[in-house]
Amino acid sequence: MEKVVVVTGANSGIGLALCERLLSSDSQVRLCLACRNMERAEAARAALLTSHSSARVDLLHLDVGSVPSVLGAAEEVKTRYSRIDFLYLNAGIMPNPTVDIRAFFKGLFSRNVINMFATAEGLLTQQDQLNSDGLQEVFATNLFGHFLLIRELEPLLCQPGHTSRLVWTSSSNARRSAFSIEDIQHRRGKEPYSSSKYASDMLSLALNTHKNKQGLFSSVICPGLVMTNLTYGILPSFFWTLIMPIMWLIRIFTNTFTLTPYAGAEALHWMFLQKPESLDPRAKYHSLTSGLGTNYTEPRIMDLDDEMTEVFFSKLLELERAVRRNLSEKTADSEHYQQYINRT
Ligand SMILES: NC(=O)C1=CN([C@@H]2O[C@H](COP(=O)(O)OP(=O)(O)OC[C@H]3O[C@@H](n4cnc5c(N)ncnc54)[C@H](OP(=O)(O)O)[C@@H]3O)[C@@H](O)[C@H]2O)C=CC1
Ligand SMILES: CC(C)=CCC[C@@H](C)[C@H]1CC[C@H]2C3=C(CC[C@]12C)[C@@]1(C)CCC(=O)[C@@H](C)[C@@H]1CC3
Repeated sequence: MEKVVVVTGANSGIGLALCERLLSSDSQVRLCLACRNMERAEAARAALLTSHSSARVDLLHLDVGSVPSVLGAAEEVKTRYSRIDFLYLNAGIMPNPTVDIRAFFKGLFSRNVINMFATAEGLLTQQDQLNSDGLQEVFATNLFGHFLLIRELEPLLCQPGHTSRLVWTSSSNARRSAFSIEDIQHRRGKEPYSSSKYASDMLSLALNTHKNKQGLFSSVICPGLVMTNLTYGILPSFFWTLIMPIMWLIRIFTNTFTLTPYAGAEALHWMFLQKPESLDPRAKYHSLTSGLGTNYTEPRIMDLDDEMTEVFFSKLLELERAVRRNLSEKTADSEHYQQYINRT
């Protein structure tokens, strides 16, 4: 039977590598590439069809960082498909990153060096901004847009007698100390990326608590450190070229340096092959690469607090109501405006 797989942020990096791997391993897959830039989406589709000429690859316009776009895309999905088997919540941004060079050299000569390379703890900050919906951009893109998409697609994701799966591309950079339940959008801090990824870990757990009975299962993965547009944006490109041999050397000593999008997509692809009942809702599944270059997936228990997770889930539902209210007021305003224009 055909398996409908929707992937957000599928036009490059880990998302595109996942699509390639899914088509190579299962001829029943019907892919839907959900992307904000249709030119890049077309190019990704063409690349996939070059190696899999008979594959079914659909495109969907989705800017996950924009509420109207998410609502429009969800409507489109509902007209196209009767159910969704897998929804990969993969699109993500890390805008204006800064590496703390002093902390890097300090960490390099400390006992924490392996953890520093695996998680970038204490190394990275970002500068966030408000988007057109009045939300913090990183939160809106990495988390809230995906949450709204799930909420809108519930009729396709929660069907009697059928199991649907959500897979979040989280990160080992997700840290509880970067997240504040009083400031879920991370308006005041300097680590919006870490905060948004920790938020996705919590949301996944909450979705399992609330939706497993309806046949919806959620998991989180970390792809490891992968060289993609996102990571190339962290340092100037000449610097990356310079340190590339060192990165491959580090890969021998730490299994979290997956480096290629193919290896980074390991856990995402592995998820596709697992029965949801066999997965631990409190675990993050890591793509890892051994010193000899073998890719594998390993679960690690996340640092989650049940009470905070539930409060966070209620806050998201509250924010969803506020966002919808705001949107319908705006629509009503523009209708009044249109009526006024028509009268004059
Ligand atoms: N690379 C790494 O080391 C790690 C990456 N991750 C996560 O992996 C995921 C994929 O990133 P990666 O492949 O590395 O980087 P890329 O930049 O290659 O991929 C990110 C994808 O997300 C898309 N995207 C960004 N913003 C939006 C938006 N508003 N609406 C729709 N699509 C959007 C991008 O589209 P466009 O081309 O239009 O920008 C792109 O297709 C992210 O969630 C990232 O946080 C996690 C841990 C490590
Ligand atoms: C000078 C050398 C040899 C390396 C550069 C150091 C950092 C730029 C690099 C070290 C750890 C990396 C890292 C990430 C980005 C680049 C580093 C900070 C991530 C934060 C990228 C995105 C993620 O989600 C994480 C899983 C990565 C963790 C490690």
